[in-house]
Amino acid sequence: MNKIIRVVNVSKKFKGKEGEFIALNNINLEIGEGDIYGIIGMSGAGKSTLVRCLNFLEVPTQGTVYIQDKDLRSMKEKELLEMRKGVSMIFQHFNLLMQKNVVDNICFPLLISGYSKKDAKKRAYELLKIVDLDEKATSYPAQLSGGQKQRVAIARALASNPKILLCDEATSALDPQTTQSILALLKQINKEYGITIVIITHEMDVIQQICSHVAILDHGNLVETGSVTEIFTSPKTKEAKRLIYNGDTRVEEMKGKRCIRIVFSENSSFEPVIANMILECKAPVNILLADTRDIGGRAAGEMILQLPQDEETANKMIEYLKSRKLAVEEVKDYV
Ligand SMILES: Nc1ncnc2c1ncn2[C@@H]1O[C@H](COP(=O)(O)OP(=O)(O)OP(=O)(O)O)[C@@H](O)[C@H]1O
Repeated sequence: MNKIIRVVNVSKKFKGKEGEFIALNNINLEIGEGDIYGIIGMSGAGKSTLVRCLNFLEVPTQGTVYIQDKDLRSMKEKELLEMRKGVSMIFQHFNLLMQKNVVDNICFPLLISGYSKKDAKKRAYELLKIVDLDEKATSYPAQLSGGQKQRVAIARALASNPKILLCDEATSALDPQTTQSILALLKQINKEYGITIVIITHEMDVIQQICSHVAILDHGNLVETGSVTEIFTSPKTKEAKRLIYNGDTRVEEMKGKRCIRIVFSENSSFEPVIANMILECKAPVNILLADTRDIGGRAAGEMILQLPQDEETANKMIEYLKSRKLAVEEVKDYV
């Protein structure tokens, strides 16, 4: 897969009262075109700094970033501005213009980039349809809910037809239900328009729900990267374990003898099911065999899992999988 973003040896130091502070320490990261890539870490880990380095809003102290193989370090200010049209951002607090109504908020970047008033309005209404908010076109931000404000911000971010959408804690100010609807919208945008999405969050749930890949940041260091399934089923570092198993970082040796075969039929993708089960049960499993195929967006195939030794947890996992309408069958003498 083409790598649309490559972060190479990026460090960022800030000068403070108490001397130099290293916010990012030699980060190397590659993001594939069309991915939904999550960057997760505790508060202060350096997530916002990293996402701002991706489009050089924050210029790294060392290293560089390539967007579609173009080195941002070598770009002049004008080229950086042009590049940023292809790399939109949305934020936790939406950053809307409060004195302008919804449609004018979306027209704003279009007018700046040279659209006529008539064309900008036409495009703004198209974008409002995409985010399912056309009936609020003449409302002002103060009259909207948090979720609706984020939809306006997403429409505005899409105005420049970006290749990449950076989301900095975009759902952190929203309630769980609204979070779901915004994540569904981001997934739809990724699928329909092929936009690569980078999601910065401190919530593992968000990663599990929509990301294909994840990077874990801790105190400015990138401690682990991989596919969401890899990281959830076999986190290697204590930082990853802390995020997944809710603080329990003990290294668990898989001693359980119980194995199950699950057959996927109705789920749209198997990754969220396994990741969600691990999040819910706060315990690891071993994937002993996975043979899955994606048929028209639906995963079909089988998987054999070794369950944890603790009987209660193992039963909880089986119940969870059954509640997801998966066929679950115990397999004897597999390990
Ligand atoms: N402009 C700056 N000057 C000095 N220090 C900064 C600056 N920006 C960020 N930092 C420091 O860098 C560290 C990382 O900050 P950053 O905002 O990237 O973390 P974060 O992971 O996004 O945290 P949060 O989830 O709390 O927003 C923090 O300790 C912060 O205080």
